[in-house]
Amino acid sequence: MEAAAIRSLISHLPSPTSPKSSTADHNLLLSVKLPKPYSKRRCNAPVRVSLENDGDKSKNTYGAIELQRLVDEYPYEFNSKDSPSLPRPLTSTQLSNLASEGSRLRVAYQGVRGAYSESAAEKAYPNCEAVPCEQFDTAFEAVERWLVDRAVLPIENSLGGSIHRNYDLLLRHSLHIVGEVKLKIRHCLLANRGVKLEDLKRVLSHPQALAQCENTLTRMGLVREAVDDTAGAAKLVAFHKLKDTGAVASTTAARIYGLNVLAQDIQDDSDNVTRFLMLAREPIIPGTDKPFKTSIVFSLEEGPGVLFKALAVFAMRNINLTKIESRPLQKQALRILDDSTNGFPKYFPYLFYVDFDASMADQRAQNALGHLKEFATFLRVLGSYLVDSGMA
Ligand SMILES: O=C(O)C(=O)C[C@]1(C(=O)O)C=C[C@@H](O)C=C1
Repeated sequence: MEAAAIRSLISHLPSPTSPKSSTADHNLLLSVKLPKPYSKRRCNAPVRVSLENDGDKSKNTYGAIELQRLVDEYPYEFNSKDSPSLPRPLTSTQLSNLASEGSRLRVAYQGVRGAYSESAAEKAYPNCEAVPCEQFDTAFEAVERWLVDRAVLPIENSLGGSIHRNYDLLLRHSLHIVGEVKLKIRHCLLANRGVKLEDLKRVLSHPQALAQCENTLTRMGLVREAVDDTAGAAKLVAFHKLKDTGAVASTTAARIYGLNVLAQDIQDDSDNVTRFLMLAREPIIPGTDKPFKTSIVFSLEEGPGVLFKALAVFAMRNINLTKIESRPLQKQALRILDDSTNGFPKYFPYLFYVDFDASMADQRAQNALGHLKEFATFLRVLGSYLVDSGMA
């Protein structure tokens, strides 16, 4: 299927972002390992970068690095292989070649070194340069501003369910889903050397990780406290040499931060899998030769049986749905949906995120979406990508 044909189905396809066209420009904080020329000339990698130069040169030896200036000075390095003026969609073949040829793609993930998301990024793009970001939003922005090439972010877990924040961010940003990667999550209870299980009163971790170990932690009588990511929890426990506090994280985090593993496989079910999305500025051109999946988001007018009718467009074409998620439409998103918001009810309008087992190159998928578009108040294709049927 031609790219033009795919685009015609994507009614709200945002225009490609170029490095010079960035708009919002505050507080993008991320840790970036700068490419070689910068690390040699300017500072030791990894560094912490603030786009907002508050003028306080004393903050580090080099002052706050203005990333935008670097982008302007060295567009080639920041733009990777894609031409900024002529962005071309990546094909699925190109994507797998990039990985197998070992190109050093820069891939943003949320968390610090040792987070599960870092492992997911490395699984998705072997030999990539994994770039830690403080928040999910930062990872989205880093791709949009051409600071990195891709982002790999968690979207759902087999025990804890959906990661709602990332569903909301998918709509607010204009990135495309170009792949998925599933990772088996095996949590450990970590503590400083010499600390025993009976010494612990509380445990720190990412809220998803705490939820995945709910029963075990209750049995252990530990008070739970949420932090940004699992590895961040391990780092905190190690850095402050806490004696009464442990962390739920991976064995990798234990190794990096020098913690002991007090208990292994503490998740409530051994089948604990997190699905991550691979995000890029450009969509891939889907094929039909391999199993593809498509993710869409849409909204409907209120009325009896409207959702039933929407789901029927897939059922009548024998298309299998693999996921459905409904999220309340937030006011901020209304701006993104602009002129298509007339049909929205005043309170509790919902967005429906649906994944289905078909490529956008498949005639059945095109017909189903054509049909859905006839009565949906808003419809966007988030991406068509290869199904990850393997497990790490
Ligand atoms: O905190 C981490 O290590 C993460 O990578 C985040 C995260 C998540 O957001 O779900 C990823 C996988 C696990 O499900 C637990 C936490």
